Amino acid sequence: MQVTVTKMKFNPDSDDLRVLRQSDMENEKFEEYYRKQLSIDDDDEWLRFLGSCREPLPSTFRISGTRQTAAVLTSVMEKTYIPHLSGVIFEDQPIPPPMPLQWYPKGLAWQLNVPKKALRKSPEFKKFHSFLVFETEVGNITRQEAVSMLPPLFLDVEPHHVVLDMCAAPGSKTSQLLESLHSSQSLLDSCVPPGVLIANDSDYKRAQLLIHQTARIPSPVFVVTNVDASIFPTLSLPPESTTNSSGRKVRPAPLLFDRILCDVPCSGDGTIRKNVGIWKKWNPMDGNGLHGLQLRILQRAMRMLRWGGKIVYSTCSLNPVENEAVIAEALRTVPGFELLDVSESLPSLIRRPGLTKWLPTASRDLQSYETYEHYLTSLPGGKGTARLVQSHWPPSEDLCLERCIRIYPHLQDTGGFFIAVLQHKPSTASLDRREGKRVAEEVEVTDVKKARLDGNGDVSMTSTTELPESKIEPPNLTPTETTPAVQKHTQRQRHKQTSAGDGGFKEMPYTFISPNDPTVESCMQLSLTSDFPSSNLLVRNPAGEPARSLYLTNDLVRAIVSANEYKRIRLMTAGTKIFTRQEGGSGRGGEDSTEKASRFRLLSEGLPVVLPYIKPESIVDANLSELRRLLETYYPLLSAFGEEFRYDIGSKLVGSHVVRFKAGDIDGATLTHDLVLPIWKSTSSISLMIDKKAKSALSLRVFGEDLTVAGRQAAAAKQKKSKSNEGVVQDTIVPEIETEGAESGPDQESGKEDLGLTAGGL
Ligand SMILES: C[S@@+](CC[C@H](N)C(=O)[O-])C[C@H]1O[C@@H](n2cnc3c(N)ncnc32)[C@H](O)[C@@H]1O
Repeated sequence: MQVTVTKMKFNPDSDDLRVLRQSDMENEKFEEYYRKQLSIDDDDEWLRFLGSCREPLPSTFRISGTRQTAAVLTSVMEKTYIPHLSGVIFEDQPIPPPMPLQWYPKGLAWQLNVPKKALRKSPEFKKFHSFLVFETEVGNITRQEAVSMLPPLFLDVEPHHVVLDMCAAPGSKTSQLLESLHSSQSLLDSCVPPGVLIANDSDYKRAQLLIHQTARIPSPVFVVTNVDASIFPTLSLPPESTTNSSGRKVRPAPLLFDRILCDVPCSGDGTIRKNVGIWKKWNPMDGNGLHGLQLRILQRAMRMLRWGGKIVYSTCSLNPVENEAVIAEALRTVPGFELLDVSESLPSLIRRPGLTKWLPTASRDLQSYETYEHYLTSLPGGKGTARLVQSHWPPSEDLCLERCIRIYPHLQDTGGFFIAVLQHKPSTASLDRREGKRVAEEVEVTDVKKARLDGNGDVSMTSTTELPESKIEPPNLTPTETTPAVQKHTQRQRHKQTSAGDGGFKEMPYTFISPNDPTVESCMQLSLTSDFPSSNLLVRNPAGEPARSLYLTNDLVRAIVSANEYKRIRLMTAGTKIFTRQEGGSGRGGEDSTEKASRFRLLSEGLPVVLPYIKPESIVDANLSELRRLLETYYPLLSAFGEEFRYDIGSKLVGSHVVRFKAGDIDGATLTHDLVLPIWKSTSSISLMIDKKAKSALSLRVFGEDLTVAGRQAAAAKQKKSKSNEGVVQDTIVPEIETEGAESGPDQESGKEDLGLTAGGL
């Protein structure tokens, strides 16, 4: 039997040049179903669509928008790598250089269509590969599918927004949202935006993954919860006082959101280029069962949005039942919303309009019915056995569904994707009591500047309404359910969540510590200015003591954490860790009498947040030679440094300090902008307190080689290995970096400590 084979080109998630059978990438039902649904009438275009679905996906990555290095890295891509990687021939094949994604703002996203083998073995691409690996490690570059970058762009998040990401794990879009919240950040401004991002996922393990993934963007405004998004609890803000002027009880104000992302669970057939297994497994009923959950999640989001706010609903499914059908039913059931016309946004993005007609299928054999009524009459067991609901079918009214966005693989060499942008219409008509209340709350709740610090540093929000308690309805707690079955499901889920919230939630409590606590005072040793928000420091342990780490939040996160029982909202994290207790000795110099007063040290990931509050005169200046010495040795002696630096640092107490390495050139090494990093000073030595990988990345970028102890050890080990394997081609070009700790001294945080290498650049 003759077998047709297709040589696949580079696929980032599997081995390159895989040989797949053509028959592995065929599915008659997929073709028949989508030929009917997608309104791709032109035969040529249909063949291009199918052809693209069989092509592997190019690799894409994003340069992080908030980091000061974004401009530097973009320029390195444009001025160094593009010219260097143009015209490369590998194994007789021309290899294209990286290309910017045309539609992504500021040229910050790139596409790479290079076989993995060429990336690792062609001399030209090897260095580029190292660059990508290291910059990814330190969080300056994020690998992300091109279409997955779209929803946050359409959500248009600004630093003052109150944002909810309902189904957030593993967190690639969450990272983008966080970057937008921090977008106005410059080192002159405070690095603490007034808004908040609550990222949620109902899967506990995935929520943990989300926390891990977003650790590269340390943010005091970041909160993670672990609840079913379809019954996301109403969050409260603390009332200014619990009674009003007439002595009646005042209920806390609900938190309404400015922006909500619903990147809902879906059948995922738009990822068929990456997940080739879909060709075999796909069946037309896949999307039908998800429609209800998708709808409930979107409806819940709509009920938590403030007037004028925006929701982006997205899936990586091509199926209209999971897309336009959900949007239509949500618009029909939750009044006051419209689909936004976003045809002018991202003009270079090639897209197709949303579908207005489709035909749901009621069986694996593609049995379909023109209307819901036809379907019901076809059921031998009667209405009660129906598995589809009315909302699987297109709506009878015009809801402008063509304003939705469909992205097909053949349009610009991406995955398939669906996006809809909904807006809560600013309305003058809704003057009923509840809406009046919403407006009152909205004006006060989202104006974070109104959060006041009282004498004790407690946050209070002027956001209460003085209605008799019996008249105040909770803000739309009950979603509009479509069927009794859906209602039952919702009740079951709520019950499950409540019981789990009481019993099975193992996270530590959150306790804000007093700004007068001696620990906070010891942290102020860094010469923090008096406007440092020390009342927003929290700890996480059963005793509520500053035992190990201090996390910083902003006023709004503090208000949310204070007003909501953490188990009820299954709060997994809030704010960012900025100080940690310095365990162990103080380096070669040993214990010092002053050390007890300075036991907490600044974490590198906390530096961007704390830097604006550090008095400039207390930052120690250093040059590239000093940086080199700190990278080459774990705990260089003070005597090894230049006189000026030695004098400056020598006059400081033992403990945590901040050093600014001045931009410049020394012996062929270049630092393009000032760089600010935390150090630990012992009596006779100092140490750079950044993660080992961050050290390697920094060394590679500034000195063109990995000068660190770990890097040198890894290079030596590699050389030894390649000698013993002479003749065998080495595959790994990035050195495995071994754990530090050969010498005694201040403990470096585990791999978790970041990496915010350049975030401290001035
Ligand atoms: C499409 S993925 C989200 C991808 C994510 N937004 C990103 O960009 O990395 C859908 C997520 O929804 C979560 N999920 C499934 N059902 C959920 C529910 N009822 N409530 C909240 N999250 C849910 C899944 O655990 C999964 O992580």
